Amino acid sequence: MSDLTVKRRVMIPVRAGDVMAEFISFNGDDSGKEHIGIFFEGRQLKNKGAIPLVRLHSECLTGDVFGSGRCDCGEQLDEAIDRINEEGGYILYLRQEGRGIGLYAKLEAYALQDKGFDTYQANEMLHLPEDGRDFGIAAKMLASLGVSKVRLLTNNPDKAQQLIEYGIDVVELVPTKVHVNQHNRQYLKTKADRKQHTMKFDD
Ligand SMILES: Nc1nc2c(ncn2[C@@H]2O[C@H](COP(=O)(O)OP(=O)(O)OP(=O)(O)O)[C@@H](O)[C@H]2O)c(=O)[nH]1
Ligand SMILES: [Zn+2]
Repeated sequence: MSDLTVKRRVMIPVRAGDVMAEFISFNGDDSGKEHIGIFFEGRQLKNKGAIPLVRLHSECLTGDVFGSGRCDCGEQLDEAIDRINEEGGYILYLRQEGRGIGLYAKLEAYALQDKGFDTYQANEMLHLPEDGRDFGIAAKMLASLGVSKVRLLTNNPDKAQQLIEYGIDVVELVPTKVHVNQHNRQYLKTKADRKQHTMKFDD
């Protein structure tokens, strides 16, 4: 995959006009996925040399759009908008639905989870990777935006490790909150147990 360049920057008032966000498209990604960068100016980034707060957000139609309780994606996206709008930085909205397996396959995985398999086992039973995400595209998006140092908003160590391997300086890991409910508790615990996500639960 060759390097990316910024194609277009467009201001969009989001949250019913309360938040100004700059949506950024790119040239040069031959996957056709249409990943999007979203820049929030933030009050603090206006101060000299602040390092942007960055969230790599993998698309989740059920969570982001419909507020699904099976995961925490919608709440994490809201949290990211709140914090990055305050501090300044970027959400990279990556079209990696279902950790890269796609929406239909995620629904198949949910059906298996309803029979008792965990989120990673379900993917394996579908002969799909437990987590097929490559964050190289995020590093390229950052490079095209002139961002070489980030404060990364995540509990997922793999995101930071991959960004570092792709040449981005991750100067700080900023944890996201744990948005737990009765439906997603097992999903979140599985991430902590199987993938070393840094999360603290009440119990
Ligand atoms: N295959 C599969 N994907 C899921 C499931 N639940 C959520 N997802 C997907 O997981 C992705 C969400 O991951 P992220 O929000 O990037 O979070 P993360 O990798 O857990 O790491 P954080 O940065 O700590 O939030 C989205 O693409 C969801 O569609 C599931 O049960 N199976
Ligand atoms: Zn989700």
